[in-house]
Amino acid sequence: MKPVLEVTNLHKSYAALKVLKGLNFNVAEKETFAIIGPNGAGKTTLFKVLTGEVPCNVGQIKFRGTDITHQQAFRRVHSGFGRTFQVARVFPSLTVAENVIVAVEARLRAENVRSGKWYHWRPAAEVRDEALHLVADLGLANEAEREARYLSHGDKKRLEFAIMLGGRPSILMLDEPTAGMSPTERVAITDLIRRIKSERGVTVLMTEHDMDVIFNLSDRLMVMNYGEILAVGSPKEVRANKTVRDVYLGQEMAHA
Ligand SMILES: Nc1ncnc2c1ncn2[C@@H]1O[C@H](COP(=O)(O)OP(=O)(O)OP(=O)(O)O)[C@@H](O)[C@H]1O
Repeated sequence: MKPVLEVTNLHKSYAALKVLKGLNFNVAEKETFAIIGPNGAGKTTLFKVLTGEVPCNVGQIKFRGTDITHQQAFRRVHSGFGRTFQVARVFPSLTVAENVIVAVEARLRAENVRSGKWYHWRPAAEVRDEALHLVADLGLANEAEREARYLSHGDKKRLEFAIMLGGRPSILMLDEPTAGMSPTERVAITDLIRRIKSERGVTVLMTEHDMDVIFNLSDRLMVMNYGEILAVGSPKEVRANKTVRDVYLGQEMAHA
């Protein structure tokens, strides 16, 4: 089966600082692929290059066989990318339901299913139904009419997931989905990602610092250090990799 993502010779510099130094890797259909590494390794930069938020200097990114290296971020969303951020991005003064309605509307608009309805604030019933269904599915039914600014950290993350799913993505790009969460919230978000993946058959690409979350969810891991790839493999393979243990994971992996 063809890979979902094919990354070839990817370089990215900020002025004189070389942050990504010629990365080559593939992500397979329906796998959960985690990018790990110490602070400053270049994980977030790689994420931004893959999602189109910042351009690379050299290299190629293919998504389902199509070269998207120079494609703008919103076009990648329309072709199947879903994205969450380290700090959840939601519209704080809209309600939970409205946040998701906006996402569903945006998708439908992009699909040209509806035309010229965008400026009608009262959304069509089917849009609202789909949004409310997502809100309930993400465990936020009781919060549907609350302004997003009042949600807890964990619920904001759930809302961000609902917004993302409103775009019906085929690949989820999750940048540290459990950042800043309590252990209980981490377990809940880990379960949520697993459920979304199994119910929707999506591919997941994520960065994460929490080793429990990583070893729980990942099919394969890619370990980065100073903008290079140290190792790629199953959690078992990576755990057994001596270089990785020496350079990065030693203590953390022994307990994971
Ligand atoms: N916009 C920018 N301008 C200049 N340097 C940057 C910029 N963004 C990141 N860097 C630098 O690039 C390097 C890699 O940063 P990046 O955020 O990609 O690492 P990371 O692996 O995601 O780290 P963390 O785990 O701390 O999030 C760091 O040295 C950082 O200071």
